[in-house]
Amino acid sequence: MALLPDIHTEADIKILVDSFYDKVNQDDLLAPVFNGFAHVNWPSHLPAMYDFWSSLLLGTSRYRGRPFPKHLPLPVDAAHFQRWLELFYATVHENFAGPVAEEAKVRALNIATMFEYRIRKHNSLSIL
Ligand code: HEM
Repeated sequence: MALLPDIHTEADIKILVDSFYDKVNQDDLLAPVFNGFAHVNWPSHLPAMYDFWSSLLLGTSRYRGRPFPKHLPLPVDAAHFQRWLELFYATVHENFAGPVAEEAKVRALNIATMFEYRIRKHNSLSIL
């Protein structure tokens, strides 16, 4: 088996993000949230995600947004975050191997866990 590269360049970030959202767009649970509910504008969302992952993994500080508020109104629960992580991990495993690839999975898990917790807390308070 050929050795997979680690994530080192902007081209690698683009492969990571593009391959991940290809999977998202074919997923029966997540595609309706991105396309049906949020009507995501892919030509602007994908470059935002290149900046986000480039900042986290290559230290470029290009991403200056606040991602959480965009997720709060979404109709998602733990199952959606579980699927998101499964697809993200699969994308990393198919394309990359090494310390930065491992870091990508840890970062994704931490952020997904925090988003899911904050959305669950917000939704449970709002029915009181
Ligand atoms: C259930 C899982 C998730 C769903 C359904 C989801 C969906 C979305 C949607 C609909 C947007 C808005 C796109 C737009 O601007 O129109 C978005 C933006 C974004 N998401 Fe997620 N997301 C999920 C999990 C995550 C996780 C775990 C991360 C980080 C590891 C993340 C990072 C981001 C970032 C950085 C943006 C861009 C915000 C900006 O434009 O500044 N998302 N997501």
